[in-house]
Amino acid sequence: MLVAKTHKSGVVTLTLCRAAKRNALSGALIEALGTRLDATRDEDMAVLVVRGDGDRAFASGGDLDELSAIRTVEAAADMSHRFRAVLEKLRSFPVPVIAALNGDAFGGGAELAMACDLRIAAGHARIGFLQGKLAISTAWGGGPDLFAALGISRALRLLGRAEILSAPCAREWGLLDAVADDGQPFEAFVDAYVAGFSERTPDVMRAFKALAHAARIGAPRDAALALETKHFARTWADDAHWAAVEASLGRAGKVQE
Ligand SMILES: CC[C@H](C(=O)O)C(=O)SCCNC(=O)CCNC(=O)[C@H](O)C(C)(C)COP(=O)(O)OP(=O)(O)OC[C@H]1O[C@@H](n2cnc3c(N)ncnc32)[C@H](O)[C@@H]1OP(=O)(O)O
Repeated sequence: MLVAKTHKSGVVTLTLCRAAKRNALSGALIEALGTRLDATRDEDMAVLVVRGDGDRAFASGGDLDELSAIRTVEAAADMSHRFRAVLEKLRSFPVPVIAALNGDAFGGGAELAMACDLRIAAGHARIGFLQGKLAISTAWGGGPDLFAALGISRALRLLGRAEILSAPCAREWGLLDAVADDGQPFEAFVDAYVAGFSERTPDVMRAFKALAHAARIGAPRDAALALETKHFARTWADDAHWAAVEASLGRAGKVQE
């Protein structure tokens, strides 16, 4: 249901495996994601990648069959809290999380993508907050994420019109950071994009993610500055910094010769 792969490059990939159901987010799948995030958060990695299995959908949202059993306000609120708690684990995961949209991200699947820090996509992927079509609003934190990402007007347009954006359009709007070229194998596209991050040390990526999370939650500036100094001082004193300086000076030495 959920497959985790640790790559030598310091990248961990989690794959949602319910392709036959377009990776619909059942309670069991969401729970498996939460358990895996808890188990993985202290591992040495530069970035975490989340993707869907197959080439049709990243995640087609909550599992409509399963969710149809939820009928009361209280039960709906409970589900909202339980599922959102797992997406909060992505939002607060200690290193940057990249959503690799292998296909459509609809409804809760779009909310899952927004809970990640960056989003990249296959050229055929689409993203749509379809909740309004089902006469419901967003449930798992994706609404506030969308308003923060796009601003009031565009977010309200996507939600109110239940508009589906193509990958190129989503990139133009700033919802996606990169889109695979026509004919480019998706795995090669993801590997090339992630490689730029995996050259950094896990500590440096934890520092950058701490600042990103502080920004996402609107932390007061003095708290963010204190966080920055705490992480900077730790990375500055780390051996990795001095090894990099020596390598750089060594290169500079060659340049001076
Ligand atoms: C709290 C609610 C939650 C939220 O708002 O946070 C939500 O996400 S509500 C759900 C919002 N999502 C949708 O409305 C998308 C529904 N699915 C589709 O539009 C299509 O399935 C699509 C475009 C993702 C893929 O279309 P395609 O033609 O490639 O496949 P099929 O439609 O034939 O689907 C194949 C198979 O998967 C089952 N399926 C797909 N999505 C879901 C889903 N969200 N929940 C449960 N099952 C889903 C579909 O029923 C088919 O099953 P089969 O047994 O083969 O008939």
